[in-house]
Amino acid sequence: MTVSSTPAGNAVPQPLVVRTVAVDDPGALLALLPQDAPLAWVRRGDGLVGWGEVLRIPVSGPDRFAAAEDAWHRVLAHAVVRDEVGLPGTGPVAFGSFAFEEDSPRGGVVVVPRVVVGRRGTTAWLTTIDTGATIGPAPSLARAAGSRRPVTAPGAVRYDDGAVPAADWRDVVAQGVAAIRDGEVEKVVLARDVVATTERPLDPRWVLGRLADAYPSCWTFSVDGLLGATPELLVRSEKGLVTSRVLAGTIRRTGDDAADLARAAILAHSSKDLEEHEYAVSSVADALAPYCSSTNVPDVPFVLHLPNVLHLASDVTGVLAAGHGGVGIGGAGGAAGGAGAGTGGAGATVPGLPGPSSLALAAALHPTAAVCGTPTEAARALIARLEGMERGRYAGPVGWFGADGDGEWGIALRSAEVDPQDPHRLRLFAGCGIVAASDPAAELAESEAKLVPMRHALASD
Ligand SMILES: C=C(O[C@@H]1C=C(C(=O)O)C=C[C@H]1O)C(=O)O
Repeated sequence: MTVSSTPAGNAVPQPLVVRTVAVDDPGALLALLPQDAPLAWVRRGDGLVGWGEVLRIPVSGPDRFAAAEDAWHRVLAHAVVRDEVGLPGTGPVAFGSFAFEEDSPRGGVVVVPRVVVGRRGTTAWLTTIDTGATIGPAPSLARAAGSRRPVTAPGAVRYDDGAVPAADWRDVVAQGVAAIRDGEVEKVVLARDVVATTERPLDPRWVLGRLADAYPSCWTFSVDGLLGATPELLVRSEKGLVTSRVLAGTIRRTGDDAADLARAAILAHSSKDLEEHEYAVSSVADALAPYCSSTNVPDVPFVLHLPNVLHLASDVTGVLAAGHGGVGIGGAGGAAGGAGAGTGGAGATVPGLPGPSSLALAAALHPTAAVCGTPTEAARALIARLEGMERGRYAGPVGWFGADGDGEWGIALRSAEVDPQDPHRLRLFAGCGIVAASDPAAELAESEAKLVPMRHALASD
């Protein structure tokens, strides 16, 4: 298998040849994946899975989103595409994952898979992506998938403290509360990690299958060793319509449905949680506004019920301002023109090209107050000072985009990063929004509740 790696900014070695055909129902998408480097973005059975790397684009630094986008544009400018289905997620597709922090050593990556299988309602498709060849006969799913080794359980799992032991993390939260009371920030999101060591080398498919089964309303993802099921959609951009699911304000579930309903009512009226939520919604609405001709921000949040927690949730929508017509930036035969042009990162649009891509919107939105705080820069500085942990790709954008720039990017929550050097070792992450009224012990309990999905996914029972 040829794996091309191109640092952003360099010329792309060979043109991609992309072919999408409709296929019969392929069954569960996640069941098609190989153990090695699976790519996934799946919710309620719909979405995309991919495998094989035809191209890997590593990026880093403050311009990591723009660099990824530019490189993707350059790839598309030379791509030869035959797409017989024409839906979001057909034709050329790239998966991506980006670090939370600008200066993180984990930077970011865009991976173009060799094979993508997608489903949207009753339509399913297969895309094959290759280099240097001409368009051949229609690909078949049986040939593209080949044979698969059975999924293996991780066996016994040991959990150890991460960068900051749980007991000390209460002090971190207390310092966050003190900083808020001192007027340094209004809200800050503080996170912690836990290290899991598995008896057998991790088979990511085990984790993905269990996450998707237990958390069907979340987006189950896998990109470059980052696995999870996030309930929070940073942005979906499709044919000019932009959607973001904002979460902030959380209460743990008890396991008793009647008690949980009462707790949902408490959450919906909790001034502490409503305040936390308001910061997150405003940060998303404010970041989307410059790109949209209209936005819709619900007056009151709804309560999202997950098996482990209840969240205050708001679906913010917007219509992209003129210029976005769903026109391909790559398209068949390399219609893009202007290699290296593009949205140039957050905010900038290029006349004559469609409006901002989903990744440019993700870049503009990141980091929202749901994972950073308010005001953003002060909260960022406070996180760097107090948290004592490298977030890596946790709480960064993870998702996919296509040739027209449309795509979906979640916030990488309820997630774990597999150690690239050791497939027995993972870092699990969880964080909590802290406001003036936060109680450190309650926040620690909340962070434990947010670790439940990954702990569940790693269990072998
Ligand atoms: C930071 C996390 O979750 C975020 C924080 C929330 C909160 O503090 O109420 C709720 C949902 C997410 O926006 C996490 O899961 O790690």
